[in-house]
Amino acid sequence: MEVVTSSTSASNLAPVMYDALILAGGRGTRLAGRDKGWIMWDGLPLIEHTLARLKTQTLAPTRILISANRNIDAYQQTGHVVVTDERPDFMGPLAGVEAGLMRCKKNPLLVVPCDTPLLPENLFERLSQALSEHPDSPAAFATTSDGPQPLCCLLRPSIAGSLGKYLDVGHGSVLRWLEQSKAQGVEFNDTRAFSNFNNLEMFDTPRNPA
Ligand SMILES: Nc1nc2c(ncn2[C@@H]2O[C@H](COP(=O)(O)OP(=O)(O)OP(=O)(O)O)[C@@H](O)[C@H]2O)c(=O)[nH]1
Repeated sequence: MEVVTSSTSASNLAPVMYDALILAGGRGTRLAGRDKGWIMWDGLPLIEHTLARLKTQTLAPTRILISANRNIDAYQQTGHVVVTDERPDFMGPLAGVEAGLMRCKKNPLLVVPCDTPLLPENLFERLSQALSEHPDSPAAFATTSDGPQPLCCLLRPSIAGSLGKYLDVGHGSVLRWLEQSKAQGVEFNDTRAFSNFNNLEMFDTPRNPA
């Protein structure tokens, strides 16, 4: 079942159609091979935190897709479309992005990982603004003082062809692909909003540290 959420939640912002893709298809090697989306933090599995951050964007997505390669039934129970990788053997996040882009040929696609449960609520708004200011650019991605956050990016559907070619020759670096595509970096000043829950210690951190 596809769930369509409101295309805007802020009355002073014009409605914008876009889709969102949550990447939850990794091996989770640093977490003993567990499916990261279902690890609990602050009372909810990570996938539910990420869904909530998307639904409370200043402009909410029209449709949310989940990229997963395990526990497909459980992800479908969230009420969102689940997309599996077309390429075998966990080729990396870009394989999930490729599969998502195949399902999103019309609207821009906001990509986020499932392990950043504190994402900023103006993520889409800021990335979208950058794309409006750079009509020739096919993508925009977040950066912070900690460095680039290439898995938090907004892609125009036209970028799909270049991604297929990039993966066909065995490349995997998300940042290199975005840079060679002339994507725009957009600076966010809240580094904690991009905290990456990819090791066990992170799951011990409180939502509101003292
Ligand atoms: N669809 C898909 N998503 C992936 C794949 N590999 C990683 N991801 C996702 O990309 C994001 C960043 O992944 P990483 O932390 O680099 O990899 P991981 O598999 O989650 O964890 P590690 O194995 O510990 O590196 C996460 O949201 C992953 O779920 C893949 O092969 N396919």
